[in-house]
Amino acid sequence: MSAILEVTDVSKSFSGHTVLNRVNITLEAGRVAGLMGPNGAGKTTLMKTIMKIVKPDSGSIRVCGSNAVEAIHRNTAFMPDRNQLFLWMKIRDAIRYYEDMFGDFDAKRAVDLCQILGLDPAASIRTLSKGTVIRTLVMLTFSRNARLYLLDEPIGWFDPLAKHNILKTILAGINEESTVLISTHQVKDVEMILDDVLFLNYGSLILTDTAENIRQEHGQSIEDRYLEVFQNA
Ligand SMILES: Nc1ncnc2c1ncn2[C@@H]1O[C@H](COP(=O)(O)OP(=O)(O)OP(=O)(O)O)[C@@H](O)[C@H]1O
Repeated sequence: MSAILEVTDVSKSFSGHTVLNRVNITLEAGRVAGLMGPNGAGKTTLMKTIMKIVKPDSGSIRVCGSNAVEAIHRNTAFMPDRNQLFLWMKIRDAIRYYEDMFGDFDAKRAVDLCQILGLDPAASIRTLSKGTVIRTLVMLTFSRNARLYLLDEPIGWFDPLAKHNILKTILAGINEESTVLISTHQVKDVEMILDDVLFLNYGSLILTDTAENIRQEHGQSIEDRYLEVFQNA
């Protein structure tokens, strides 16, 4: 069986400034991977490149074995780091919109996730706080039965209980046929749900490892490993 996500030798520059430098990632099914690195490391650019929103200068992206944009969008539920929902909608309109857009959308799961994440379907998107917008995006993303979930900083804005509920949603959403790639600065918060760890620095992957290996071989938490690797980078 092929990997869910294959990023092969992907490079991208903006105006001569290298933002992604020969990035290689392979994620198998059933994994939760954390993409971590300082501000400006290239995390969002990498996610947009996977979604083909940004065109790489070189290299290739495959999701479930295909590099076709239609197949990538069909198989991938992408949660961007900012609100891309229409402000005039209520949350329930956004649910209907996603249901129309994506054949894999599960409206029943959307209702359940609204409850878990404390969302009122009658609330107007325009009036939502930043944190509630992100919770809405998490709800919409995980209401899809996608093979790959790409989440760009899904827990940065939250209080501990909301973080807990979001992480619970992520874990409940994954099965042996799907994979999650989370970009985040909240290393400590996500460490318990990660199988794979990717450290990105100035566009280069400077560490790719399993969470288990970091704990067992290095005897470190992911946060301690992050501090050590980036202090010496
Ligand atoms: N469309 C663009 N045009 C020019 N430069 C860009 C563009 N998009 C991103 N960049 C630059 O690419 C670099 C990486 O940005 P990116 O948003 O991918 O980083 P990030 O790791 O997600 O950062 P953060 O953690 O702050 O969200 C930055 O220097 C940014 O200014």
